[in-house]
Amino acid sequence: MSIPVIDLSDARTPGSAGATTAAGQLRDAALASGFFYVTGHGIPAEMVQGQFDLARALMDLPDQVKDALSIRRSPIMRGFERLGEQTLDATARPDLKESFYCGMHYAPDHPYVLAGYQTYGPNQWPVELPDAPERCEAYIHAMLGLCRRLMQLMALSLRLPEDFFDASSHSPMVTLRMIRYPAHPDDADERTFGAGAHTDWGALTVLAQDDCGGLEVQMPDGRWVEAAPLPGSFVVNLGDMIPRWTNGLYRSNPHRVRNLHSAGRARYSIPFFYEPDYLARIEPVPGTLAPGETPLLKPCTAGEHLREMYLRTYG
Ligand SMILES: O=C(O)CCC(=O)C(=O)O
Ligand SMILES: [Fe+2]
Repeated sequence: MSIPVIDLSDARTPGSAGATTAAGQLRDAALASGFFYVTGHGIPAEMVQGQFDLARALMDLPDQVKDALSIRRSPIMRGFERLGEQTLDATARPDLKESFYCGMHYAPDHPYVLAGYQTYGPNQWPVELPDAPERCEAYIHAMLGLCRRLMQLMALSLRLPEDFFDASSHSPMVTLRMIRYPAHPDDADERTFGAGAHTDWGALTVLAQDDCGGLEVQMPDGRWVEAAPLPGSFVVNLGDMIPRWTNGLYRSNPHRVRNLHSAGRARYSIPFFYEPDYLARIEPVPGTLAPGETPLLKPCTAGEHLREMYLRTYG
């Protein structure tokens, strides 16, 4: 079993000719590993390249800038995460990666910002890179458009109206992360990872990766398969919110990173995490729960779900 490629060229807008086919492919992927590549997504290559250039520039900033803008100084975890600061797999060593987190701009008087909800609020930008906010905001909007479309295809794949999830996406929780993984160290052991095995927490993750490789996905039979770089594609995976939303029908599979094949180069990747509105109810959608059946996972709001997950790996 490998990770399928879904070409969105003919499925990009509601009602488009290729939507049914793409939705069927999405269903197959979601029932298997919860991972697939997308091509024909319409996001310009230059935009993605620009985002990698920015990721490099961010990671090349001096330590004192990174520390001054640490995620520890942000109540909503925006800014720099240093090497070893996160341990995605509690049985492994701390992750050999560093990253920068930012999110979509919400006005200070947005009700969710005023309420102090997790992920809604100010970013921490380094003054050294003045075009970073604008560049990230543009990239986030492009990714958000893609995720909204993927949620429509997911709705079709569940035999629901195409717009079923639209209402849960007015003020979504979105996080953009730019990651650098140093080369896998010579003294690494079996507990050494760039990112330890984990499942993602939200609804969808859309990942741009460079040409280093190193992302591995666990298949339902337990085997680890590499999600090798495919030029022009994004790797999409379902997060833990989707099993909750489909009563365990669709999967969010473990994955991990080891920067093993890059001949000593640092690996860069840019995951975009899409989650619906903080207050969206995450409970089995129609057709995934038999009458009288109890949901496998307790229904909750998207905000409650995400909060639980953050506490798990950052303490
Ligand atoms: O860098 C990658 O390829 C994957 C990153 C990842 O899994 C994550 O940030 O959740
Ligand atoms: Fe992940």
